[in-house]
Amino acid sequence: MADAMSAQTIVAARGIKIQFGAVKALDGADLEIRQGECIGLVGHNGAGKSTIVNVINGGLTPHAGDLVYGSGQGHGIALARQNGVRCVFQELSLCSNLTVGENARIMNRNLGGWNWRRRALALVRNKLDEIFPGHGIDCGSTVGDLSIAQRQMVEIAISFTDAETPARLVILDEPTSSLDSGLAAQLMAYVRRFAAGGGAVLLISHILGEILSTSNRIVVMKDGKVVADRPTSAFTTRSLVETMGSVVKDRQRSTRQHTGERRLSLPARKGEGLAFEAFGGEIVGFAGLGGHGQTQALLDLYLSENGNWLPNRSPVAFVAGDRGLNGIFPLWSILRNLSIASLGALSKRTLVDDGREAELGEYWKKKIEIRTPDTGNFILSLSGGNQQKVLFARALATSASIVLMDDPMRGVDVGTKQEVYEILRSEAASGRTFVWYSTEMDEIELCDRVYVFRDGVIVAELAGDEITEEKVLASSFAGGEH
Ligand SMILES: Nc1ncnc2c1ncn2[C@@H]1O[C@H](COP(=O)(O)OP(=O)(O)OP(=O)(O)O)[C@@H](O)[C@H]1O
Repeated sequence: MADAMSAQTIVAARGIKIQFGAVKALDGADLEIRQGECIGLVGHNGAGKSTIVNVINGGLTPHAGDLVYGSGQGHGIALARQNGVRCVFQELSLCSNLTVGENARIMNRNLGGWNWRRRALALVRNKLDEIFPGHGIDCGSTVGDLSIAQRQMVEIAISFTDAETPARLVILDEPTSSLDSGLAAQLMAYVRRFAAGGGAVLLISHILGEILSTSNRIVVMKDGKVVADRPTSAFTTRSLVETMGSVVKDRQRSTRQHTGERRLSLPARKGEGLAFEAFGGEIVGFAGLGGHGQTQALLDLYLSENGNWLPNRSPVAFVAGDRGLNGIFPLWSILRNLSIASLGALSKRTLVDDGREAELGEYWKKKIEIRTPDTGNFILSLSGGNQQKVLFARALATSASIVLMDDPMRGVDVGTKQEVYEILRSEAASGRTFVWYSTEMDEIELCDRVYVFRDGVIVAELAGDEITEEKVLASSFAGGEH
C-alpha cells in the first residue's frame, strides 16, 4: 500500500470501518490527501465526515482498513502530529480558563522554556494578523471572555502555526460556522494561499459556495462511504446537492406583509439608530457583521434588564447560538434534550406523560430527520448537525408564539436546511413570530424584514426586494448608506 502512494501523499485512508454500537459511522471509506490540495469534504449530517477526520487525526482507531502517512503505516495521535496533521474541531476545544497564548502552548508542546508566554503570544498574534487582518483580538485575554467567533479564529490560527512540526495538513471542520461573511472570505483566501504554498487543507462545510470556490477537489460522503471524488470543476451546486442525496428546491423570496399585532419591540440603543419591532406572523432577520450586537439584542428581547421574564408577554422560545455552552444538556438523552421546554404541556398532575413525550420525540425525529436508531441514546452520540436539529426541534415543539434564533443552522446539512425553511414559513403563516440572527446571506434573504446592526445599534431596516447582499454590506460598514 505504501508503494502505491505518491511522493506528495500526506495521508491515505483505505477501506476504513468504524462502528458505534448498531451505527456504522464508516463503512469502508477511502480518502487520500496530497500536498498542495484543498479538498472539500461534504455530505449529509451523520454521513461520517467528522469520524473520518478523527481517524486521520489519530483520535479513533479504525476497526478495519489501512492508514498510511508520509512516514509510514499506522495510526494514533503522535504519528498524525509527527506528520504535520492538525485539526480544528466543530466543537471548539480551547481551554476557556486559559489565555490565548497559554492555549497555544498546550497545542505546541515545544513552546516551553524561558519567556515562553511572550513567544506563544507573538506566534498566535502573527498568525491571526496573517489570516484575519484587523481581527482586533487581544491575545492576552482569557478565552472564556472571547466571543464564539473570536474563539473560532484563535483556534484556526493556532492550528496553522509552525512551532512544533510544521503544519502540513490542516483539517477544518465547519470553520466558518460562527464567522460572518467578511471573516469567512479572509479565511478562504488564506486556505488557498496555504495550499498554493505546498500545504494541504481538508475543508468540511455545509456552505457549498465556500467549498466550490475554495477547494480544487471535492469528496462526497453518504452513509459512511465516499460516493464521489472528483475535481471541483466537475460539480455545480445542483449536482453537488444531488450527489449528497438531497433535492434542490427553488428558494422563495418573501412577498408577505405581516397581518398580526405588534409582539415585540426594543427602543433605539444608546439613543442612536433605529428602534426594533416585530409583528405576529413575521420572520424578522438580524444581519450585519458578526458580533455587532445581534446576540445581545436577542437576549434583551428574551429577558428584561434584571433577568426576569417580561410581564404579560407571549411565551418565547430561544435557540442558543453556542450549542456546547448554552444549548445541549450533555449528560441527557436526545429525547430529554428535545422535550425539556415542553414538559409543562406533556405533564398531567405534575408527572410527565412518558407516552406523549416519546410521541413528541418520534414526530420530530421524522420531521427533521434526526439520524439516530433510538432517541433514548445520549445526545453526544449524535453528529454535530443532528445535535443542532434537536435544539431547533426543542424550540419549535413548544407552543411559544415568539421564537428567537441565534444563528441556529450552524452545521445543518443543505437538505435539512431546506426542510427547516419550509417549516419556518408555514409556522409564520400560522401566526408565529421568528426573530432570526444569521451569518449566512442566503438565510437573511429568506426573511420578510431585516434589521442591520453596526456597533451595537440598528443602522438600517430592509424589507422585501430591498434585502440584498449589497444593501446589507453597505449598511454594515461605517459610511455605508442606510
Ligand atoms: N461517540 C459516538 N457514539 C455513537 N455514535 C456516534 C458517535 N460519534 C458519531 N456517531 C454516529 O456516527 C455517525 C457519523 O457521525 P459523524 O459525526 O461522523 O457525521 P458528520 O458527517 O460529521 O455529520 P455532521 O455534518 O452533522 O457533523 C452518526 O450517525 C453519529 O450519530
